[in-house]
Amino acid sequence: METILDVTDLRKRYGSLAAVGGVSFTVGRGEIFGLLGHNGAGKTTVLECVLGVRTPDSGTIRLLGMDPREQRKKVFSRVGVQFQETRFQDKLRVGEACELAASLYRRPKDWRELLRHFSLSDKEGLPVSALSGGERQTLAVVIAQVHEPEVLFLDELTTGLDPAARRSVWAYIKELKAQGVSVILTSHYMDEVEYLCDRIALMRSGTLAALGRPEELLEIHEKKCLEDVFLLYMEKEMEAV
Ligand SMILES: Nc1ncnc2c1ncn2[C@@H]1O[C@H](COP(=O)(O)OP(=O)(O)OP(=O)(O)O)[C@@H](O)[C@H]1O
Repeated sequence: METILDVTDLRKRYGSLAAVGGVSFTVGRGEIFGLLGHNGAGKTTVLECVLGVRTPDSGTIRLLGMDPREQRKKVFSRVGVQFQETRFQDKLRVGEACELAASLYRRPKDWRELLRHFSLSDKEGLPVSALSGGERQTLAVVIAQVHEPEVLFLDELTTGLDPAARRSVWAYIKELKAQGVSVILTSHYMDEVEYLCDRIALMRSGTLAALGRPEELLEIHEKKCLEDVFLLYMEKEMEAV
């Protein structure tokens, strides 16, 4: 499998806090990779470094064969990003926000089709400020992939979504995978992770506590659900699989 992301010994401190203390992993093309961990474990910091929007103290990152800090424009033309609490200009209408995002790219997807897929068509004329939290979150997912990215970063993508909306996003992510898109996501919902992810990295206080396929981790620890594995690792010392 072609490697599309290679992170080696990534380190980042905020003052005296080692937010990321030597993290290494790879992601393959068409893989759904979950970056998990407790609140404050360092997941967002890793993603920000991977995307070149935060400068690591040390370590190497190759995303689609590029250094994301040196080739940010090229990287962003090929990856899609939905960050936690994506901010929109509130007065912008939903359709305008999509049009604006699409106008940045040469061959954007049909965003109206995407809005339909996520049941947002009837909101096209509304200002973004009128959307509910979950609808705004879904709009961020739409906008993240309007340019048909090869790699999609989704940070807590389904937080705030109702069960039907979550299922719809899950189905869409599986479709993207079938098309060869790689997805790197963070989530606190272990059912979601178990359903979606081919492999997961479990972060604990800035380091990787485990790396492997969900079923592999379940088997090794003789657990029935990933939430039990998660809780086990949050209590244990580092243990690579
Ligand atoms: N700009 C910053 N300045 C100082 N400390 C920061 C900064 N950004 C993050 N941190 C700290 O670094 C640690 C890791 O934060 P990060 O946001 O990467 O965690 P996370 O795993 O994404 O957490 P969550 O699941 O709660 O979103 C936390 O202790 C956080 O308080």
